Amino acid sequence: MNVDIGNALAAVSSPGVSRESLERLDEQVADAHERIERGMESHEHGYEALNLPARTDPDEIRTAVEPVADADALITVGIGGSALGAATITDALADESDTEAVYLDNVDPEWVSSHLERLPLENTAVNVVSRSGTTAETLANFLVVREAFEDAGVDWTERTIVTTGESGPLRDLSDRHDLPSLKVPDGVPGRFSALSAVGMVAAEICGHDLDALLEGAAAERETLSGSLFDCPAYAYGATSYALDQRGAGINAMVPYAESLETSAEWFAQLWAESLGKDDLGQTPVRALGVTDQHSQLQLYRAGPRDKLVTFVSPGETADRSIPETEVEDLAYLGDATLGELLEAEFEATEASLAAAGRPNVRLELQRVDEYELGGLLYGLEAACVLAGELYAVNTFEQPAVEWAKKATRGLLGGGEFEEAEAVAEKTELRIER
Ligand SMILES: O=P(O)(O)OC[C@H]1O[C@](O)(CO)[C@@H](O)[C@@H]1O
Repeated sequence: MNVDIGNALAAVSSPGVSRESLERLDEQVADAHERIERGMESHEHGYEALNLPARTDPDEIRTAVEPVADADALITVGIGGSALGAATITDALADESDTEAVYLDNVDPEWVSSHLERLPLENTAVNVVSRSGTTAETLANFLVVREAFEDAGVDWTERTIVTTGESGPLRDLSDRHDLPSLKVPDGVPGRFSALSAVGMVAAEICGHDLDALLEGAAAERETLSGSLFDCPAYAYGATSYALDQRGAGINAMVPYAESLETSAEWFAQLWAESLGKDDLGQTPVRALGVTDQHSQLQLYRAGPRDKLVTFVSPGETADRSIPETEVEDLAYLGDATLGELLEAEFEATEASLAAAGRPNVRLELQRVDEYELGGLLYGLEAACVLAGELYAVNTFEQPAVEWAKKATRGLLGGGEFEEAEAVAEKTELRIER
């Protein structure tokens, strides 16, 4: 990915970061890069994620997927990093695939039932993904999916592949039923695992090019250097961090392509769960261009000076002309294509924010294909790792999510959690119509 940080510099934005400040920050980037390189060389937890382009074996994935590779539909049962990386890839490339990819990453009963009632289960593969193998939503949804297959008279063991850790309930279940399975790589947190079996089993079942995904990621890996001025990923991570230090505590991720909408969801987990610690962190907002020019741009341009807007340009895309019109005021559209209109709106919105002193950064893909997606996923992961070094937080853990998990078990009777009951009772103030 290429990065244009020009509209984030103090000359055009407030809060903005000056070129001189970035040059001073570059010394910290050099130190951080050394720590990152050492972490990668020693396969340290978390840093190991940046080794995936060289570590992930696409042939191992292709072999494991073989029994279910011919599916007309794919249900991936997982949540967070066990679903969003895969969904980023298959949603972006959906037009290239004959397989419908569905992600059950919520336990909304009507939504889960609607998918199970309409999918052709006899020709549907099930991809169960959980690093821990204990995530309540994933196990609950898997049990519901398995029952639906049994009710439909379909042998679920012939349609299911599992990706999980070395041990745990899901590994036991996979072994008990002799299911095709892959291992979540050690040392790679879920939100950093898109370029492993976690993200690539779905891509393989949907017929996408795993080698190109990894080649694009490997090319991005080669850009990691000791200076943000030589490394797009570090430029983005350092600029985001520096802007947060100057008041831009919100980062709106705005891809200008429907095919990249899910990538903003994936980015939101990556950024929030990695950097949101010790009362620090930058709040990611999932948005979409051009659509959110008509819903959030007012706030971005005239609201509090607390945001960075990250635009993602999809690069070359197929196009479609806008027909001539008899409506005089709209005649200018008749000479354009939809792609030209989108590009003009993109540039106009960037300029609108810069003109109002609102920092924005452009991430640029050449096009939306496997190679470029691999580079985007890797580049944003590297940007996040660098930002974590600059924030001096533990980028790779997420202890704050455990309280609610324990409370859920307590409230369901799966274990005592008095604190949750106490909080639930105390914090009730119902205003009824
Ligand atoms: O892959 P698992 O272990 O099911 O975890 C799913 C997700 O839940 C989290 O652990 C947070 O609860 C994320 O970090 C992770 O991506």
